[in-house]
Amino acid sequence: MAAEVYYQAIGTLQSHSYLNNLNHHQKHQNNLVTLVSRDFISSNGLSTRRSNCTGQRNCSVIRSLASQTSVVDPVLSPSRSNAGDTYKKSNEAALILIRHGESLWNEKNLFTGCVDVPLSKKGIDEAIEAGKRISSIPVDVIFTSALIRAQMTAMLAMTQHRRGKVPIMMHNESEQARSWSQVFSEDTKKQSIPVIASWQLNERMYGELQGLNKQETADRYGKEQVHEWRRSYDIPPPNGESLEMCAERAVAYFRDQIEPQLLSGKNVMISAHGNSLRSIIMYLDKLTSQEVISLELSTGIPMLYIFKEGRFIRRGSPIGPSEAGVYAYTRRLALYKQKLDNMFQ
Ligand SMILES: O=C(O)[C@H](O)COP(=O)(O)O
Repeated sequence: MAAEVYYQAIGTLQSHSYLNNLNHHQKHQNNLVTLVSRDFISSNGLSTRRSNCTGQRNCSVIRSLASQTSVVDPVLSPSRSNAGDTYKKSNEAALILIRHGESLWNEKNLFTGCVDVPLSKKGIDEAIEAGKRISSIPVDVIFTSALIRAQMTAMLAMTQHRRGKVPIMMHNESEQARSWSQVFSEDTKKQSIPVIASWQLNERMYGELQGLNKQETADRYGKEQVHEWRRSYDIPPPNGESLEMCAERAVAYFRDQIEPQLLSGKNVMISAHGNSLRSIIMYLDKLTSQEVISLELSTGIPMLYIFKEGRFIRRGSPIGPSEAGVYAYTRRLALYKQKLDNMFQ
């Protein structure tokens, strides 16, 4: 089996085993620099089909809410000194992906899938740590799955964000939910970040494995069979979803609902699951069905992509919670962080 490629904090990104596993293209993408020149961005990354929002209510609501929350943001308003590089003029956007922190069933080594279990104490700590790592990266809109472990991770991570905006779960499931959850202050809206929960980002449904212990299952069905169910692209667990089936909903949602936000310059965070994110990363990194077998995501480790001119460039994950850590910054992200530094000096 091909050596496993792990997406983890930059601290391990540079570990010998990790870089050995990346092909030349991915290594190049993972060059960790404090500032990345525009030509670096334009000469890397992957072309992806531009997708138009399907015009669904959710999409228009997302677009209007996301635009409201970042219409006038003191951190982001163009500054006289570097008008040429102001945040608002760039058509670059940050995309943060976070697999939820450890759940209580991860802790018990049980297959979870779409069973809605909360984070463990360790998972709560992981979510907070993830928040520290992304605390200086702009977030204008958050997407989570409909499952509590992903939503807890997003909310806990945002408690660490230096901008101090308040993430608000959007309720669009009915006319009443929408009208009863309205915010009537424009200022308050500008200090909020819409959080959209969608079942399409849920973990793959693990069928008859849900609730079973992973080790006992391997003992019963054989290690190879369980690995095939867990990591292959098109082989589903008994009465469950294959990764391919999960991708059909998760990647479709990403292209229809999330890419339009990135195209409009909104910075997005997605808090989801090991497999729904594997399917999205497969799309972003253009992995083959063979390469995706060895793709593993750690719980609670944020990954950063830069979206620019319709292309996604993986920037690894910010290392460590401290400002001294090396961030895979672009010029625009460095400017945003500088403005936060100035705001809170
Ligand atoms: O659903 C689960 O059990 C976990 O979230 C992911 O499980 P996996 O690592 O077996 O895909």
